[in-house]
Amino acid sequence: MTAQVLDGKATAAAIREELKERVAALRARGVVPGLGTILVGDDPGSHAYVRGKHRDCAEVGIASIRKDLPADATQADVEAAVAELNADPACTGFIVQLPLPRGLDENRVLEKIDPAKDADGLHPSNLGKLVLMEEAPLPCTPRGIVELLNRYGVSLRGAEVVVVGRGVTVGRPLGLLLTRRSENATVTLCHTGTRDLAAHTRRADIVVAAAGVPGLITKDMVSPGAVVLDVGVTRTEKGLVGDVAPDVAEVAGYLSPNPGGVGPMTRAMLLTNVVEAAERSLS
Ligand SMILES: Nc1nc(=O)c2c([nH]1)NC[C@@H]1CN(c3ccc(C(=O)N[C@@H](CCC(=O)O)C(=O)O)cc3)C=[N+]21
Repeated sequence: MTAQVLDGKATAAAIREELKERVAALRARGVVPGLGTILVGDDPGSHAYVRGKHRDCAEVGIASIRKDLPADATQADVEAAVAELNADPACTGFIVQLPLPRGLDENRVLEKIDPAKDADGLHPSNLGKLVLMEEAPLPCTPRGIVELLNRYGVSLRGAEVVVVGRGVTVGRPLGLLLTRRSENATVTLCHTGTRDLAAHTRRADIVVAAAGVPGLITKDMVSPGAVVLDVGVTRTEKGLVGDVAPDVAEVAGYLSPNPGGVGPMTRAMLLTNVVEAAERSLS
C-alpha cells in the first residue's frame, strides 16, 4: 500500500482560482485588496517566501506593498514600518515575516499590528478570539491544514489527532482550531517533553508533524491507514527536509508531503485572509 497524496500545491492553485473571482468582485465595487509585507534582514529563505507571497498576489489580483529593512534595523525601525502599513489605506492586510533577526522582540512587533489588518492571525487579540471562538483572521498554516483535509474529504469529526509541536504559528493554534465545534476533533498536543511520543502517534487517526525535527516521525510510529501531514521544514545541505521519514508513505492512508503539501496551502490561506478582510470592510 502506498499513501494517497494530499496535494497542497494543486489545492492551493484551485483556491487561487476561486480567489481571483472574489477579488474581481471586490474591485468591481471599488475595493482593491492590498497585502503588505515587512521583511527584516537578508535570510535567503525568508526572501524566497516573501517573493512567493508577492507572486501569489499578482496572480489573483491583490495589490502588494513591500517594505524591506536592513539586518541592522532597530525595534523602533520595525515598529515604524508597522505603523506606516497600519495607516496606509492601500494596505488592507499585512504580515511581518518571521523569524525577525536576533535582538528584535517579535511579540512586541506583532502587538503593534492593527488587528483588523492582521493577515497572519498572530496578533494577540486575534489569537485570543480563537480561544474565545469569536470570528477573527485565523493563523495561515493551521487554517491551511484544515482546508486541505476538508477538500480531500478527510473527516475530523471525532478523529483522534496527534499534533507534534507546540509552536505559536502551528501547533498551539491548530489545537484550538481542531477542537472547535465545527471540527470536533480530539487533540493531543505533543512536544519535546512528551514521555512516549510513539505511544501517542500510534493511536492517532491523524498525525500532524510540526516539530522541525528532520525525520522525527518514522514508519513504526504510524498506524496503518492513518493520515499524516508533514509540516516541519529544516534546511540542510541536502535541501529541505520534513519531519516525516519517506517510508511512512508505505503505511499511511493519506500523506501531505513536504514540499508540496501544507506550505502552498499556508500561502493560499494568507491570500484568503486578505480577501476576507477586504470583504468584511464592505459589510
Ligand atoms: N509572518 C510569517 N508568516 C508565515 O506564514 C511564515 C513566516 N512568517 N515565516 C516562515 C514560515 C514558513 N512559511 C512557509 C510558507 C510557504 C512555504 C511553501 O510554499 N513551501 C513550498 C516550497 C518552497 C521552497 O522550496 O522553499 C512547498 O512546501 O511546496 C513554506 C513555508 C510561512 N511562514
